Amino acid sequence: MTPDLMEAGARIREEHVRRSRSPIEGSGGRDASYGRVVREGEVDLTHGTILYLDDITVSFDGFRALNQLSLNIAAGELRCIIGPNGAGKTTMMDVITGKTRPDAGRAFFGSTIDLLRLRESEIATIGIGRKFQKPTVYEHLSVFENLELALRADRGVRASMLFRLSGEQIDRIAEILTLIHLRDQAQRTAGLLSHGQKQWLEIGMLLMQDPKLLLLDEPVAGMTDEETERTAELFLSLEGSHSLVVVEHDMKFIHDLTRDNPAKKVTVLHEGHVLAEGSLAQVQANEQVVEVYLGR
Ligand SMILES: Nc1ncnc2c1ncn2[C@@H]1O[C@H](COP(=O)(O)OP(=O)(O)OP(=O)(O)O)[C@@H](O)[C@H]1O
Repeated sequence: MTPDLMEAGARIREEHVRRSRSPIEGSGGRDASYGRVVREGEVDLTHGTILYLDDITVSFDGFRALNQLSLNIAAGELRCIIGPNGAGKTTMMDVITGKTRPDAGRAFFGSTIDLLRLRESEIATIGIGRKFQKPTVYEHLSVFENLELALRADRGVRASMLFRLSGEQIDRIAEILTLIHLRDQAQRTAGLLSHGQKQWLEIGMLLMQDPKLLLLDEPVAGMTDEETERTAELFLSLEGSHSLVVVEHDMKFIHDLTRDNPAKKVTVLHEGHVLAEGSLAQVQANEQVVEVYLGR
């Protein structure tokens, strides 16, 4: 990586941070396509909603893992989801990504894309990126190569072999390296990174695909306090230009993610449905939430 590239990455990041700090208009971020004319193949955000789950029920042998779950995520929103073990958080992500088919309900990406009509492999290509709890990076490749590979992921074998990075793509990798705090580690073998750095690298690989919606399952589990704080900064810098659904048990992290806007919504899941939704202060003061989750 040349110093020019590094500078370009730093410039792009400044622009990213500047844009993400600009006030959110209406229910969608300024960069979240709200109010724009929708082109073919683009997710339709004209109603300001990126994810709409309505009355979703999932049963496993008669047990309702999701029980008439309804959830709306606005374009550009960062939504934290908390709840006790077994509340249905992972099952909800599985429904959104097509891994699990609900028995009943509706699920839309934007206003027009019916997620229940798409296969899991199709959903992976329409702008929904999912990060599982355990990092899955290519340990023997460098950080840069991991990001490069993420660019090739949606190409066929032959196209992938002929693939050469364009200047624009190199700039994009530089931008992501800066965002995920790995600019100085670009040539390092991924296997040598700390657990937190591997998590960031995997998030960077997702970002290479430029997803509109990011689903993040316990992203700071196992991270140091400093890594956790940096992860909160990273997510806050993505808010507005991306929509994020963050499932987490770490309440300090939830606090960090909502500190910039005390009205930011937090959703509490319990027994497969929404037990409470509101600002962090509101859900923390909710007696039922304290009883089933926070007070334990
Ligand atoms: N494939 C399955 N077969 C049977 N039961 C399942 C299956 N998947 C999930 N469940 C059950 O559904 C309920 C919800 O599970 P889920 O993993 O979605 O909860 P969660 O909120 O993600 O929990 P955690 O915080 O522990 O990850 C649990 O009681 C779980 O045992």
